[in-house]
Amino acid sequence: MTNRKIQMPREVYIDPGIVHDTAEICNSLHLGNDFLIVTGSHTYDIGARPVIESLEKNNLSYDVIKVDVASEESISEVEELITPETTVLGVGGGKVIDVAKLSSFNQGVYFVSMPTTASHDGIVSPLASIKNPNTSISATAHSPIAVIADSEIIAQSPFRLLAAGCADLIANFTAIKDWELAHRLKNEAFSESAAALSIMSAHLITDNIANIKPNLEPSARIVMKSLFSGGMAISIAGSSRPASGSEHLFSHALDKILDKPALHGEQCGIGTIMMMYLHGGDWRVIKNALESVQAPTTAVEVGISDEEIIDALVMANKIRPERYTILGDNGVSREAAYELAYKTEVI
Ligand SMILES: NC(=O)C1=CN([C@@H]2O[C@H](COP(=O)(O)OP(=O)(O)OC[C@H]3O[C@@H](n4cnc5c(N)ncnc54)[C@H](OP(=O)(O)O)[C@@H]3O)[C@@H](O)[C@H]2O)C=CC1
Ligand SMILES: O=C(CO)COP(=O)(O)O
Ligand SMILES: [Zn+2]
Repeated sequence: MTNRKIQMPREVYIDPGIVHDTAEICNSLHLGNDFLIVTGSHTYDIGARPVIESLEKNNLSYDVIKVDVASEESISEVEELITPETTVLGVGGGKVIDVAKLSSFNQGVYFVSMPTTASHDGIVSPLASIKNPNTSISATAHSPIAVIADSEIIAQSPFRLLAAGCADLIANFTAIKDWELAHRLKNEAFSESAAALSIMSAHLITDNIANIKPNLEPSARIVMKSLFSGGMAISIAGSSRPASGSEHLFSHALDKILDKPALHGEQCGIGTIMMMYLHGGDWRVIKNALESVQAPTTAVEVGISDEEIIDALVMANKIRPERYTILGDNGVSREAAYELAYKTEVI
């Protein structure tokens, strides 16, 4: 654990149409009159427009910036628009929320998380993952002062994104196994409550799989609530340990290898199948759960070659050497990586 302070959002809304109440919510939190909307090119119309309407109706002033990538350059561009009076509204997917979170943290101003989809568990957490040449793993920033999740917008988002969010939560099963292992072998600090919350969040998905369907508001609500509790587990731990183990190391390795990676949650889900096999657990249960939410379970489904899968498996233990996992200090050999991916039907 890197941080003993537990950060939580002050208010969390997961409701259909709640985006239209953005100004009222911000006023009730005394967030002032000056807003910066950070959004993306697809999410501008879907998410930012209703936010703008709400701010205009209430005579609140705003600026808008669109970001295409979660990079240090994007962070700098956003920071240039922030004054001490600004509240940053991050309206979009994971990269937009990360850029809004980190730029507001760097400038010491409030941040409101407004997801337009439910694709990963950074929506509520204090961590941000920004791509730079050396690392793409998360760093501590700050929790949103509020989360305003419009479950109707999320329900209408491409189902592939929701399935990726489910897969990012299913990854908690191996992340916790890795954390327990590091606790036993390396005496790493372990939080029972964070681990329990993380596993419960993954179970909220696997226990409700039959109810997670495209274009349904109650389905979006289940995924969003699970991401919320998964994010709380991260807040309690003060690090991504409860949600990121060997399966995430595999995904981070793919991010480095591939010009066009698949979605974060998709890569983590495929990694979870293989890491569960290494842990000696029932990898077929993971595979079946992913298939049930229509998340990919094979390399071919996400356009990744067999070689790239093996390269990522071999590279994974070097991504974050301080985070001990089932990959051990030395990782897997090329031959073992091939066997692992083959036996688990990933390649
Ligand atoms: N902070 C943390 O702890 C974590 C951070 N992450 C990070 O989050 C990112 C992954 O997030 P993810 O959401 O998967 O990817 P992106 O943010 O890249 O979003 C994927 C695509 O979905 C689009 N989109 C979002 N909402 C909608 C919608 N309602 N309708 C149509 N399209 C939509 C986005 O549009 P647009 O082009 O407008 O952005 C984008 O093109 C990575 O950068 C990853 O590192 C992942 C896990 C945890
Ligand atoms: O994706 C995450 C949790 O789901 C964050 O994990 P990392 O710390 O590995 O970036
Ligand atoms: Zn993740």
